Amino acid sequence: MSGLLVFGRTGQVATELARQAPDAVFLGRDQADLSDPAACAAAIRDAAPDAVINAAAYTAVDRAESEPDLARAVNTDAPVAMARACAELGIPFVQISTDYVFDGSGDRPWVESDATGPLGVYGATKLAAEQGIAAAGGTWAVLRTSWVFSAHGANFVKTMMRLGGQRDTLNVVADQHGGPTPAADIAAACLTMTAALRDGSAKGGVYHFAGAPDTTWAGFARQIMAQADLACQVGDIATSDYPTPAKRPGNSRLDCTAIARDFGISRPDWRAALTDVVTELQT
Ligand SMILES: NC(=O)C1=CN([C@@H]2O[C@H](COP(=O)(O)OP(=O)(O)OC[C@H]3O[C@@H](n4cnc5c(N)ncnc54)[C@H](OP(=O)(O)O)[C@@H]3O)[C@@H](O)[C@H]2O)C=CC1
Ligand SMILES: Cc1cn([C@H]2C[C@H](O)[C@@H](COP(=O)(O)OP(=O)(O)O[C@H]3O[C@@H](C)C(=O)[C@@H](O)[C@H]3O)O2)c(=O)[nH]c1=O
Ligand SMILES: [Mg+2]
Repeated sequence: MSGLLVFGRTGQVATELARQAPDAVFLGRDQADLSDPAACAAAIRDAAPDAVINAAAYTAVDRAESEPDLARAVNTDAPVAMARACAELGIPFVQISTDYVFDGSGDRPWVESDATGPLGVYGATKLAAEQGIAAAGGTWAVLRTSWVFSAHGANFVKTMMRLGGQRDTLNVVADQHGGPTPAADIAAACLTMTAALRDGSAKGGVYHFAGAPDTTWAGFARQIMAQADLACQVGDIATSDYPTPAKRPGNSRLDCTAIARDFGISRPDWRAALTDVVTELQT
């Protein structure tokens, strides 16, 4: 896709966007630091693109608890500044958000109109971005996704493969439920949504998108060990047995009906994508 500007270059989704949209312009931290929102808006005006995707974020969930100001600048103020600059230029803006905007209650998959209630700083800063983008007055879409994995960057698959190679057993939380999502499919979804906003065939809004089937972190870990051919036994533990600075939602299931209806995008099977990621990591 030409005329596309992407914030982020080295992250999981940015790397997959670069594979799928090699003609786009990618701004890394050295070209646009999201801790400087005004610089991000200026970068959009300078590049004069015909669409913008933000694939950069402060994603260290636990560290955000002790760095709330930086997390808010990067995750809220910068994307809102981007959305306002896009609104002024009359071009679409696509942002990626998270299951961590929800409080994790119940066991029903969340729909887009459900009440939010973030449990930590990361989720709160991502939610505030959604609200500021919607208020910016332009053409926009927010893709809420969950449990992103790929062969690049830091993610749960790489952590499990590293620990699984070092240990005979590993305890993993089995009471947090959600859908692992391949970064490659998120990149593809962002490009489809950007094109639809650009040609006017969709009007945008908030959309849920996650891999299927829903599982738990322990279930995900067992599938990783099996596919990577690691003998490490995964034991089920409760969230209370794995204390962390940030609280995480017990129910992260995302209902993905709306994105299928409005964009023809269906949930990818994360187990098949995991095969490709494990292969890429092992070769
Ligand atoms: N990872 C996950 O499990 C999930 C992610 N998301 C969302 O998806 C999107 C993409 O996430 P993902 O690809 O996993 O992210 P990664 O953590 O893989 O990458 C984050 C990217 O943001 C960049 N970045 C961080 N801080 C700054 C800064 N101050 N200035 C400029 N760039 C910065 C990083 O650059 P550098 O390499 O220089 O640090 C990196 O390129 C984000 O919006 C995230 O919130 C949603 C649900 C789950
Ligand atoms: C390493 C490890 C983690 N865990 C637990 C902690 C946590 O509940 C779960 C996953 O650990 P992580 O640190 O990968 O989780 P986390 O960084 O919170 O992952 C989240 O990142 C942000 C950016 C998102 O937007 C979310 O969708 C989600 O992907 O597994 C264990 O139970 N045992 C272990 O050995
Ligand atoms: Mg993490």
